[in-house]
Amino acid sequence: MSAFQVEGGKKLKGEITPQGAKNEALQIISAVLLTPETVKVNNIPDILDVNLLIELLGEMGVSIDRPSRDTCIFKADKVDTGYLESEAFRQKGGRLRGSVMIAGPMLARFGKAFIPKPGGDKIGRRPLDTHIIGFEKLGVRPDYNTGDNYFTLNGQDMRGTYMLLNEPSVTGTANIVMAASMAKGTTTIYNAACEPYIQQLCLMLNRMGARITGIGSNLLTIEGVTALHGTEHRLLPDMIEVGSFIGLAAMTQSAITIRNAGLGHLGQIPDKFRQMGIELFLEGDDIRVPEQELYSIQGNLDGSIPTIYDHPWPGFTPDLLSILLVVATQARGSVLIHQKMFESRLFFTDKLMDMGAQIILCDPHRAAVVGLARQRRLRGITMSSPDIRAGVALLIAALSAEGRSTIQNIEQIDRGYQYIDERLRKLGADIRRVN
Ligand SMILES: CC(=O)N[C@H]1[C@@H](OP(=O)(O)OP(=O)(O)OC[C@H]2O[C@@H](n3ccc(=O)[nH]c3=O)[C@H](O)[C@@H]2O)O[C@H](CO)[C@@H](O)[C@@H]1O
Ligand SMILES: C=C(OP(=O)(O)O)C(=O)O
Repeated sequence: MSAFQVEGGKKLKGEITPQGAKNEALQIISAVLLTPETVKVNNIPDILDVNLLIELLGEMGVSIDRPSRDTCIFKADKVDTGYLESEAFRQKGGRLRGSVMIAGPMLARFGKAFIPKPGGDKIGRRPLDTHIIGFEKLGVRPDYNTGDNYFTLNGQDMRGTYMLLNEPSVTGTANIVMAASMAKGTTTIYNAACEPYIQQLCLMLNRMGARITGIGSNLLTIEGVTALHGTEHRLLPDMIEVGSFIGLAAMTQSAITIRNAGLGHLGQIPDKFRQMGIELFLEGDDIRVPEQELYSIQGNLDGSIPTIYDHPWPGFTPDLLSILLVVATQARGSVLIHQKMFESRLFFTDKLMDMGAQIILCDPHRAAVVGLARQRRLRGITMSSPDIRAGVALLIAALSAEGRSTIQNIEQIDRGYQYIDERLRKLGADIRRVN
């Protein structure tokens, strides 16, 4: 297993461009299964999870031409549906969350799908109820094999209907929209997820011939069509990387410009970092974070300690709470971080406490952070990355800390951040990948 060795305490400087969005890539690449025609996808991040999904499609018989690392041309004209019943699919599909979204397109096109117990971050229970109940409403018959935790889905005659989702699941909405795109009649999904990546998926499907309205809202209407066609699609900049780089600049007291940040699609992200007291300048499509000695958390209007919590879009994404938390450790002031969606995403705070941060883990969902206001630096330690975002939060802490840190299990970070060590070195970071 590889590790990062970091000599902390260096100010960084320069420009960095976010990769294409990981979580959009997983939806868009799954959607290429909806058509036998050619689909070209640009701005693909070269990261473990996305490469694994591309490999899975290849093993299903999809022809894939990758003229450069960030561009793929897919053609799903010969799909081996039998592959999905194989042990190889169970193993590989089980290694990433994104593989669940193969089900929607397979149902739409072939009337049959399989979902292995999905992988992804071990950050708490991640039920698939919304996906399965949505499919059932379309007329799909699910069969659950408790032995190996495997769903078989039969949906030869899917029909559109009205459904109110129990929660606005992101991958659940993507799956149901893709299945409904070729069901007979009209499907209405209320309480749909509406984040930018779902919007991007719906826009791409419409370019392929789907009829989806309500894009950007939580009420989607999908008129089923009989076939979808080829298209070209460009992925948005990864908003979680953008937020991670803002946090990195603040913690390391560095001047960093984030180029082509996709400012129209960041929702509350810039404002939440501003609430931590971080200065940001939005210039064209860039974010400039100036070198800042100290930042002060803004209290509530009545002066009380603020709570920052996650919420489905247009609320604040849970994927950036770990980054905000690490930033808070060196702020002036205090904040309560409330991770509502996932129940095991805050346990990495014990590593930050070992580094000298002042945090009270109140329960699995809430951590109170008392900022050190730069009175004391964090100190480098050896630690292991439990999930993608905690991994990057620990990396940011290590880059700001005094002395050497070693971060193990960096496969977690590599799942979501492209060539991160190389890109950080270009900003002046002292980081080495060791085996
Ligand atoms: C591959 C991918 O795209 N992964 C993202 C996707 O995962 P994913 O689609 O798996 O996440 P879901 O939206 O289904 O839900 C995430 C978790 O939050 C809970 N939940 C969800 C909605 C809600 O209103 N209340 C609630 O408690 C769910 O029960 C689940 O435990 O969306 C998550 C939520 O933005 C992100 O963290 C993941 O990075
Ligand atoms: C939780 C995440 O990813 P996944 O859903 O792929 O585990 C994430 O991207 O922060």
